[in-house]
Amino acid sequence: MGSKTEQAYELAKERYAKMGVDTEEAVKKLLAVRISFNAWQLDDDKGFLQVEAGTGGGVMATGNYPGAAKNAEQLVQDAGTVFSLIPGRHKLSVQSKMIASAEPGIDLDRIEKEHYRYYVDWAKENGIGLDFNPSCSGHPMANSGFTLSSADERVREFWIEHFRRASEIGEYLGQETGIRCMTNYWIPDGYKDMPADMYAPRKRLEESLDRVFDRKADRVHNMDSLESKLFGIGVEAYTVGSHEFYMAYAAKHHLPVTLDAGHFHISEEVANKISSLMFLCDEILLHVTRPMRWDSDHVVAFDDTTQNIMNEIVRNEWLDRVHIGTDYFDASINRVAAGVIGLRNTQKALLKAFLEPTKELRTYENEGNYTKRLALMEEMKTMPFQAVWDHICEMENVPVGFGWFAEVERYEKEVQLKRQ
Ligand SMILES: C[C@H](O)[C@H](O)[C@@H](O)C(=O)CO
Ligand SMILES: [Mn+2]
Repeated sequence: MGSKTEQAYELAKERYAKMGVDTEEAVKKLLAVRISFNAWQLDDDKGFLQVEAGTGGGVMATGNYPGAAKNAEQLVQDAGTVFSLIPGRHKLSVQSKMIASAEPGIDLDRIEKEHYRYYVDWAKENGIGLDFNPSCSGHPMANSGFTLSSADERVREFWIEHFRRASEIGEYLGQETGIRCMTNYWIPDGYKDMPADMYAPRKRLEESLDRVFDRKADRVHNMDSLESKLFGIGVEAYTVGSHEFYMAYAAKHHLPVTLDAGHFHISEEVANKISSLMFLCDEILLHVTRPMRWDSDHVVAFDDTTQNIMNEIVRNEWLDRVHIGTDYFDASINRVAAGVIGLRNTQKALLKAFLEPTKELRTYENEGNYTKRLALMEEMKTMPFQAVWDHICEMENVPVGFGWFAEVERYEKEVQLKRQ
């Protein structure tokens, strides 16, 4: 007789089989998905540049829990711990300001591939993929609230140079690791109060992006993606890079857009946007996060919003076109624990989506039998999904259930709390 986990799994497997669901298939499918973990959960979105910090950017990690990563070595040590506590193989999404060989005076318009080699070596050693994004927040050249769409040519040129280099670095990360990189572009630009001209900044943004993307891109190793936002801190009235702006730009240039679950009006569901965007984009990137009342970037929960997103991807078999990344940063709790909680929840939602009898649900829907559709959807919610999840954790040699938390406590005591 196997372990208790295995016994529970065998029972669950039988129950799911009766509903027409093959749990073995679901397990295989889950383990094939690489989720991209946003490394800025580990350093409070500060980065390691040795240049003066700025105030611009419209995003902020709040809280002062001890133990944040202060350099690239600490960052990968923390990321490695997060990955050791979740099943599967994943990706780490690194920002340009997390420059690994931080030298005084090297600013974002001077970054080189070599500055990120440390991450490449670590990723290769650990079978991890890397994603990338240029960083605008917290930089003095973003203090005016504008970057690529600034009216000041000097500011624009600085960011164009940075974004061009970021795209090249993305290609380098993808080429070196052998796992295609997604390079995500988000800019904070906008006005606190009602502008008199909404068009001019968008025109400048278009021109700047054209300059960023005018070189021949290597789309085998890197794919650039554009992230919109409704508003940010200090940018309440108008954001230059709105959803419509990037949808139009992405369609024209055959680029993916990034859907951040916190970047829309709170009543809008990202899950509901995916199928429409599929008519426009070959691929999209997701920033899975938990917006509490606004773009608060709370740790991903195992909630309906996340579940709906995963259901939508799985039901349509879009895992090769929809790339799943997280985007949250909470500095009020242990940062490694935050990584584990958010990633495990993302995976749990994905697994639950794989355990759905989608074909039956769609048959009932097409027959107009909405009663049976609702009845089955609700029934599936309390199926023994956790037994399948525990089975995966045991199979993958990662702690089953809450067992992972003791590991984080040990790590906090032995590593994080000893940091200066
Ligand atoms: C650091 C990222 O670029 C940032 O979180 C962005 O993705 C975002 O969502 C800003 O609100
Ligand atoms: Mn985001």
